[in-house]
Amino acid sequence: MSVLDDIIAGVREDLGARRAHAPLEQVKEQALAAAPARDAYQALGGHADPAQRDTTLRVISEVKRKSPSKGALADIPEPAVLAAEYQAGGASVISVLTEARRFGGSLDDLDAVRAAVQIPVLRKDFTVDEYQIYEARAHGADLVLLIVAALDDQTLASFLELTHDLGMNALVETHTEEEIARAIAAGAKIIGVNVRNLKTLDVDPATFGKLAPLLPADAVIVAESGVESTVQVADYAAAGADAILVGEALVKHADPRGTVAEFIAAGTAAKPQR
Ligand SMILES: O=P(O)(O)OC[C@@H](O)[C@@H](O)c1c[nH]c2ccccc12
Repeated sequence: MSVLDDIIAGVREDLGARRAHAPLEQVKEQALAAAPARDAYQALGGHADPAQRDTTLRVISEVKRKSPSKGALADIPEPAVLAAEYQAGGASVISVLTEARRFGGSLDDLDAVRAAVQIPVLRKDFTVDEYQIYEARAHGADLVLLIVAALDDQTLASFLELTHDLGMNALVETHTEEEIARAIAAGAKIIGVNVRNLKTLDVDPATFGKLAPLLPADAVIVAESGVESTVQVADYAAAGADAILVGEALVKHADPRGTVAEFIAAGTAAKPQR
């Protein structure tokens, strides 16, 4: 069993427990009653006319306590405080891991962050059931994560449609040329390239530069994982990233606010000018 399969098995088990507590119909009602979702595509600089885009590098800052590859990263007793720091540093979106077993996250973290910031919030989980998409909306998320490697074409397209019907956006995560083609065919507008190999969990930032040219001009392109310094941020920006998704480097830094601001400045300076 791959790491991804293993994580998803745990996610399904935890989901079963929540569903027994709150049936889908109830969560649907809560999702429809929630305050409208914020437009993350726009917040990340997306524009239907690519010529209208600016050249600011956006940062998606992640609340991440631990990971399968690195183990414990940071305690984060108050996710709301960290998220407010990210926002003050200029982050465009906050990503909140809600997977419990491997990443130490929860829907409580999502609630706390949602209440603390005005910018869009991404519910970062392994989405394998429509229940999780309604649940994300019910908890005020504006974006969900859809990992192409975990979904067949039909499921990916239907989850994307449901996400859009609920007024949200999806960050559609890819790792390979083939997954990028599938993301585009499904209608993804925010496409992430995760440079972490799902089988070995190794990070290879060079993957981004190889895959970025395959992405459409009207999509928002997100480089995910492996940002340790402004040098890497500049590399991703120069290679075509519109945004970067950063976890570890921010949660471990004593000054997350200043680090977000530094990453934005370094990335924006390196982005190709029009
Ligand atoms: O901590 P890093 O190396 O900055 O990585 C952040 C992010 O890319 C990573 O957390 C991530 C990318 N895709 C995921 C899917 C599930 C869980 C986590 C992830």
